[in-house]
Order: sequence, then structure tokens, then C-alpha cells
Amino acid sequence: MSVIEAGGLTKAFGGKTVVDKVDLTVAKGEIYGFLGRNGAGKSTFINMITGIILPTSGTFKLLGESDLQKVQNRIGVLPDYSQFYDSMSAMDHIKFFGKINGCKLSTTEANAVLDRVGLLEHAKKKVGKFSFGMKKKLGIAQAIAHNPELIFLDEPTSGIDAESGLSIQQLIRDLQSEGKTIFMTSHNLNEVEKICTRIAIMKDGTIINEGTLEELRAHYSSSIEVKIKHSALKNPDSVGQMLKRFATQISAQEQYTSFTVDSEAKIAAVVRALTKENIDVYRINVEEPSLEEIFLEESSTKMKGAS
Ligand SMILES: Nc1ncnc2c1ncn2[C@@H]1O[C@H](COP(=O)(O)OP(=O)(O)OP(=O)(O)O)[C@@H](O)[C@H]1O
Repeated sequence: MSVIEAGGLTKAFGGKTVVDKVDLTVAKGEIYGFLGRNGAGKSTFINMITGIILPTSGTFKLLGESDLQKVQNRIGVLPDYSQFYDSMSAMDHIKFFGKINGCKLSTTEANAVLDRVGLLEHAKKKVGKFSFGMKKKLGIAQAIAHNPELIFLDEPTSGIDAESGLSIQQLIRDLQSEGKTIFMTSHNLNEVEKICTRIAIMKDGTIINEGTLEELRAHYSSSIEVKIKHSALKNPDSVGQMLKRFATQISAQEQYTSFTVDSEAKIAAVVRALTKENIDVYRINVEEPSLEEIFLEESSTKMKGAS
């Protein structure tokens, strides 16, 4: 079942189109990562589908409903810029936002929400005294306080210390195991690689690639390095000649010779050829391209509208 469906969603500010005919579908239970460089249009897209701003054109449905008011209480949002009341405590905020979203939380329930983001010990503190990272955690807490099914998190871990960032990642995974759907943006590609089930890359207002990490990787070759020990080489010249049939970047180091093959399909042939020469493979390293490498390649070279 799709919980987010956007068709041709477009936003222009003063004649400049910043989100351009975006089609996007997110299934229930996904942790969907929405990536793009600064200014790509991610927050504008989230702001449109969460009702913060109106689209210029296009349609969208959340939880199967095009009238947002009907599903408002089933959606949680951490916007790109959260606003709080300095004189209110964290606890007051959670109860207040819960109420706005149709959920009257007891003090025990509000404490449990604050505990999930690591703010329990600051429950009674006035938010005016909160640091940036604490406010970000409070923003996440208010987004999940009313137990929504669909949660939008715009950069949930930016400005948060490394340890808290890991806890927030775990919280996002926990929310998924509770059956919720998470749509998030992040500039932390390592985090997206670890937790997201699907990823979209946006550039200049359009989605230039979308899929699971494996699907995104499919267009890129892995780097495969094979190492054999020198001591195994009875006839280095003939082995060198043989390797040239399969391998590139052949280099002799102190203990071993290493070379690379350009596809996993060639590994079997290389191992067979080496076995025929009575040479044991010492190590094979297969390095798949990281999301960071894919992202940098995609967002820097692909032209607008390319698939
Ligand atoms: N209210 C606005 N009025 C005019 N232009 C805007 C407005 N909001 C956003 N923009 C412009 O729209 C473009 C997309 O901005 P947006 O905030 O959606 O990008 P983003 O991908 O979320 O970036 P970041 O990663 O920096 O948060 C930018 O060029 C921005 O200047």
C-alpha cells in the first residue's frame, strides 16, 4: 500500500521553479531517504506534501487521502525549521503539540516520548535554555508524540552529537518496526546508507535517480582486488602474462602481487586459471561503491531531467 503518492508536484517561487513535476510513491513501512545538495528542493517538497506551503501545480495523497485535514492527526512532521516557545518546558511542548494533533498525553506518556529522544532529564527545563541539538530532539519528539503512522523528518540528525545521532537512527528503525513509514532528508550519507530502504536523489528540483541501495549501485561497477602471495609464483613471467588476460592494475608488493578485475563475473575465471597454475588466492576484496560515491557522481554530472 502506498502512503505517499505525488504526481507532477511543482513549486515555483516568483517565477523560479524549485520543485519540477516530481512523481514519487512511498510504500507503507519504508524508511525513505530523500537526498540532494543544498537548494535541490527537498524541504520545499516536504513542505508541500505536509501542507506547510501550497503547490503551484500537481497532486498528492497521504495515506490514500488528498484532503490533508482528514489525515492530519496520522502524520508527524519535523520541519526544516522548528519553532518553539522559549518560556514553555519540553514537557509542556509535548503535551501541547499532542493536543493539537488530537492526542491528550498524560505526564507519563509525555515523559516516555521525551525519553525516546534522550530528553527525559530535561523534561521540565524551559526550551529557551535548550541548545540547537536539544531543540532538534524536541522537534523529533513533537513529530512522534501523537503516535502517527507517517513521519516526515527533515534532517533529523543535523546539529546533533554523534552518539545522539546513533540513538536517533535507532529510534527511526524502531519506528519502522512498529509499522510506521518514515520519509527523511539527510546530508549524512552514511546514515542514509545504513537505515533507508529506498533512496531518491534530487537535483535542481527533479528526481534524477531512485531505488534501493542495490538498485542505485547496479549502474556502478564494484572494485575487485585479488591478492596472491609471491612465494606461490614459480614462474612469475608466465603468471604475469596469464593475469593480463583478466586483470588490470597488476602490481607487485613486498609479500604479494595484487591486481584488479572489473566484474564479479570474472572472479571465477581468475580463480580457475590460478588454480590451474597451483597458485592459491590469498585475498579477494570486493568494494561496492558507497552511497557517497554514487551521490557525488549523480548530483554533479547528471543533467536535469536525465534518468
Ligand atoms: N519561501 C521561499 N521563497 C523563495 N525561494 C525559496 C523559498 N523557499 C525555498 N526557496 C528556494 O528554493 C530552492 C530549494 O530550497 P529548499 O529549501 O527546498 O532546498 P533543500 O534541498 O531543502 O536545501 P537544504 O539541503 O539546504 O535544506 C532554493 O533555491 C531556495 O532558495
